[in-house]
Amino acid sequence: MGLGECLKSQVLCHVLIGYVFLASGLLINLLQLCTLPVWWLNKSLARRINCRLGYCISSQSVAILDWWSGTECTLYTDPKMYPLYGNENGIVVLNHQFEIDFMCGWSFCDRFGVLGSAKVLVKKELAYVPVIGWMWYFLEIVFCKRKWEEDRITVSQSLQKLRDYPENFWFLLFCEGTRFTAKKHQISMEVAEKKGLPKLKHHLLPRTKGFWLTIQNLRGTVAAVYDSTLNFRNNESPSLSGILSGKKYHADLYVRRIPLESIPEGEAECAAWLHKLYQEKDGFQEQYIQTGRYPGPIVSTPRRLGPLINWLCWSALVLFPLGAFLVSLLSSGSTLTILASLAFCYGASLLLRWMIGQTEISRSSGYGNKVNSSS
Ligand SMILES: CC/C=C\C/C=C\C/C=C\C/C=C\C/C=C\C/C=C\CCC(=O)SCCNC(=O)CCNC(=O)[C@H](O)C(C)(C)COP(=O)(O)OP(=O)(O)OC[C@H]1O[C@@H](n2cnc3c(N)ncnc32)[C@H](O)[C@@H]1OP(=O)(O)O
Ligand SMILES: CCCCCCCCCCCCCCCC(=O)OC[C@@H](O)COP(=O)(O)O
Repeated sequence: MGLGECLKSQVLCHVLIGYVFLASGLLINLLQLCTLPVWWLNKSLARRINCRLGYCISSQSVAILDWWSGTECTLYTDPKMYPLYGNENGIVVLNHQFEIDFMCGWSFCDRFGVLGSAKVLVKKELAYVPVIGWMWYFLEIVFCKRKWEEDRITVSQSLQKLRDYPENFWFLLFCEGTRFTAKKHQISMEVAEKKGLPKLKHHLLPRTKGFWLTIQNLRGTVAAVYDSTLNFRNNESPSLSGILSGKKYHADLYVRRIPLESIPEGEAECAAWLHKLYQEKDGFQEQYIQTGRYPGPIVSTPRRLGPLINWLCWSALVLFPLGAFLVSLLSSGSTLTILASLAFCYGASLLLRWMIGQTEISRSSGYGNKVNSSS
């Protein structure tokens, strides 16, 4: 093990990374709160400022992925489509099988200059996660309860608000609605059988209503659907803990650009279209497992320096006061202050542990563990 690898596996490094993320993230959340008056004066300016502030948070996780762990993200796509990526609004449809898929998604957003404005249809539970969940309020992320009766109104309203968004954005949709587990797969395939749909081997049966609603509300605003299929080399199961320990993974992403005009408007037709798309995605995934490649050429999208510089700047900003505080704490010698500080650190580490737990599939929700119906 080299010096770098040894350093990356040290708990102290993870504690410091966690501290930088929490301290800078909460500070940025506070700055986002301060932009509230700007919303009333100049909505477009407020949105642009929040894109930059959001970038300061999400690019930290990109820095950890791209620079700390050195994970490589390879893009398979049609080179003719490449110039469009980042220069138009897109709906990204991604498989939901890996604990760090959102980090890889963010990394690609950064490479195409849309990280600050990236959007997602996200479960409401994540809105309460400090730093990231709070940041999402100001970025106008669309929350859902995964209860169609409520979501059909609220999701629709949130999507409508994106129609005059001042920056190009990608709207990420995990149509499977939850992360892949053997049990959820088995149940969703029972649903597929009842609906007379072909079985999928590598995906859960997609939930079609959210996709239809998104297409309906963003038609005229979004140019295309980016059908994206992600996998990792060597059958790896990447985790955030692995990334923090400096483990390097190899992500491969296959992206097809599908013009929005080619997607049917009616609900039933749109649902059938999405089911067919997932059957194709299943084929791509099978091909990847058999051959280690997706169809189509590889297009070079190098990691960018922006996330690293941002991370180093925020680290310097919050680590210096920490150092100064520790020196004054130790020189003061007050047992009570030292104990209070230790208790505070313990609380912060529990919070961080809980946040990391949100990414773990072993702690995933019960959604999809039984058949539910919507009217
Ligand atoms: C060039 C590079 C390109 C790309 C780069 C890649 C990506 C970068 C892009 C952006 C990055 C941005 C941000 C990333 C950051 C962080 C994101 C992190 C994660 C958050 C993600 C989540 O939270 S996922 C969970 C939330 N999202 C969803 O659920 C979306 C999908 N769901 C839906 O659309 C649903 O329809 C719904 C939520 C709108 C409503 O759900 P509900 O359950 O109430 O209703 P449904 O209608 O879906 O359910 C009933 C129907 O489903 C059938 N059914 C019942 N049981 C099952 C079952 N077990 N499995 C499958 N289907 C089932 C039932 O029969 C009903 O059928 P109908 O025929 O009546 O529809
Ligand atoms: C910079 C490193 C510092 C470390 C701290 C990072 C903390 C990350 C905070 C949590 C971010 C939450 C994103 C989780 C994304 C996710 O994958 O959610 C799962 C949902 O789709 C589906 O949920 P489920 O039904 O439970 O499968």
